Amino acid sequence: MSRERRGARPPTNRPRSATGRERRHRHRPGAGDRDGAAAGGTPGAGRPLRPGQVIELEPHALAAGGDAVARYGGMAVFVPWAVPGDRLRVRVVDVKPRFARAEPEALLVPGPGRVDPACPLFARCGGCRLQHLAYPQQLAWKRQMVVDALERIGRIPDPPVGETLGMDPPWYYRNKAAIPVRRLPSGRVVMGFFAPGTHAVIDLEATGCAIQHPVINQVVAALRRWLEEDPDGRATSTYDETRHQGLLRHLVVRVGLRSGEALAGLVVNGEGLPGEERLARYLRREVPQLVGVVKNLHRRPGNAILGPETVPLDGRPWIFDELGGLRFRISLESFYQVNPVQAERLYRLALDYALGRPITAEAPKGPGPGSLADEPAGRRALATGEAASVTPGGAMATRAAPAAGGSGLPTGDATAGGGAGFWLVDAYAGIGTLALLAAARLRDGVVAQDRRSWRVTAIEVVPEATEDARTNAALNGLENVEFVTGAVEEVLPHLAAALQEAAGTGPGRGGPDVVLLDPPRKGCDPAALAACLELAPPRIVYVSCNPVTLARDLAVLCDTGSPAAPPLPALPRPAAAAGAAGAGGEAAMVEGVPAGGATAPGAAAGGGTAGDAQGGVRPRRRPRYRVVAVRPVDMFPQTAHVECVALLERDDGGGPAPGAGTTGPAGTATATAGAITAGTGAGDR
Ligand SMILES: C[S@@+](CC[C@H](N)C(=O)[O-])C[C@H]1O[C@@H](n2cnc3c(N)ncnc32)[C@H](O)[C@@H]1O
Repeated sequence: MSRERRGARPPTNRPRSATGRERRHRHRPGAGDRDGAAAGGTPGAGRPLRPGQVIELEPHALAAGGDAVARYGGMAVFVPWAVPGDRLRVRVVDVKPRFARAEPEALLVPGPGRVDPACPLFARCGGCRLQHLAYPQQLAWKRQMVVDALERIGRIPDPPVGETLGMDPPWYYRNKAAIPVRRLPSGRVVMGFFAPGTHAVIDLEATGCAIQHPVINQVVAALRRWLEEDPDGRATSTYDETRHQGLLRHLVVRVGLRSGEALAGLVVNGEGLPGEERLARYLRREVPQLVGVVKNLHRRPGNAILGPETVPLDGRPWIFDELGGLRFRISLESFYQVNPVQAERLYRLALDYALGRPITAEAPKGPGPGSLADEPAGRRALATGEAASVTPGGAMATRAAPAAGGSGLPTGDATAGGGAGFWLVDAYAGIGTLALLAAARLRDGVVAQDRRSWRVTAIEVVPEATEDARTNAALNGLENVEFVTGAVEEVLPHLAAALQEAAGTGPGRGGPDVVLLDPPRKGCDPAALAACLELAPPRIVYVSCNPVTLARDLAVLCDTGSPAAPPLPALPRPAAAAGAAGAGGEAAMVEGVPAGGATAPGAAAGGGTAGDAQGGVRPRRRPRYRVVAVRPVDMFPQTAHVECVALLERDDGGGPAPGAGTTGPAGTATATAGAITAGTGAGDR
């Protein structure tokens, strides 16, 4: 790079040769309106910054979000589009009591990790934040971001964080895009991503996007042609979010990496678009990978991309894709990891943590005695969608013969399964990817021979996703998986309460062996964490796309005393859980979610001490977990985001829950764990 760029543009790689004034300035820091970092000492020491001031900085690190950070006069100054080791001239744009923001004006000396961004739209488009940083440095920084969050927010000293698992090549990976569509007064159509910090759409132009699948770029180009050239297209208004007017809001495209199938969704602020069926056929002709085009009706203002109703226009309203050897049906509304190459590795890692490595030579094939396969009533119930609860042994109780508590939830009655069955709970399950991959491993004999049967319970709040998940279970011939539609913070506390009740009457507590948590960016609700502690599985595997909320939630589970950890609500009383289900009617039971779950006494209590006063039951002493391994996975190369998998084990090694007074699933998963140490794992990491 040779040009100096100004404002929000990233400084170019090649240093601009210093002018006479700059050279003088380097030897006279603080001269005039400028101050320098080059003359040694603390630049700007003792003098406050002010907006408009031009200074020289040398960032030493990247902050969360991808801005570089430098010190100036004891203050942190954040600079976008810079990398550590750069020397830059910047203009201060905002000064707060403890930090300031500055825009780069000129790159004087490039830092060691600086590279030319691949995309000409970089820094104008807000999609990528790190294209100017070499990929190995991106990976190192992402690991550091996780370490920092766990130490500072989670108060976990010296966290066992492995190297970031990178992607090769780290481009064209996104299998989904939601692209705003806007028409300029000239009639030209602009489709792209929002500029950083604004809702101004930066047109993808002819270049397309360097991180999204090429088929998405083709659909964008085809829709643009229609909107600019076809009479119905030209008559189609586009959405103006300030006035909440105009029809076409977004184009959403989803692509199956392995299958090659694509689905396009036209998000409409109204009932439909002019010539919409012709448009759908046109798009499919232009982009043969499209197996379907749908419209999504979204008439409300706001930032949510999708509205509540999706209507097929042409072809089918879902794609199929393959992941980890299984086949998945994916609708427009359902969550599916945006980087399937890395998702496969993420899931393998999560399941290595959860289940240990395959030991197929020793394990029985398929579910053992007492399992679902031996239980025609159970199988029937699953096949018909009839309410059923499955014991940890794999046996099922149908609605006609409800399990203890009658909640329609899994009971935890370990005696009914005819042996110690292995039970994995997948919370925040989406279309069932992790649950089904776990089920396939369990079916193929991952669990040691002393665990004669297995079961998986998947919990997900979006009904369309659960519907996809059920279809996916059938597609892959995986039967012992039950799907519960509901919020984890409602379902898990009731499951814990039902187990408490069962523990009071039966000889075994029979809780899950592993709980998988894979929440959205905001992390887990405190009620979900409280329920996890009550369920006290020997292992918790936490998959997270946000190190900040991961650290906060691990602080709760590991009881680190972090001020970031929220107080935990009390759990519902067992009888209340059962009562809520009983009063809730059949429909709720079919889904396995007690009606009014969250409003059951105690479930929504706010404070850590509120439990008993509100009628909830608090465990006498909650188990504590320790973080055994954390592995960052680069699901989002070129951006400032990182995914993580964390393995937590109970401090007491997985025996009965402390204070529960019952017999726990002793020794469970640890029998098969193999060596799992920080920073290492199975497979290709
Ligand atoms: C990060 S995704 C993970 C999905 C799945 N594990 C996967 O990898 O494909 C989080 C999922 O949690 C669901 N979700 C969000 N909030 C939830 C809640 N409170 N209870 C249950 N599911 C929730 C979302 O719909 C989404 O499917």
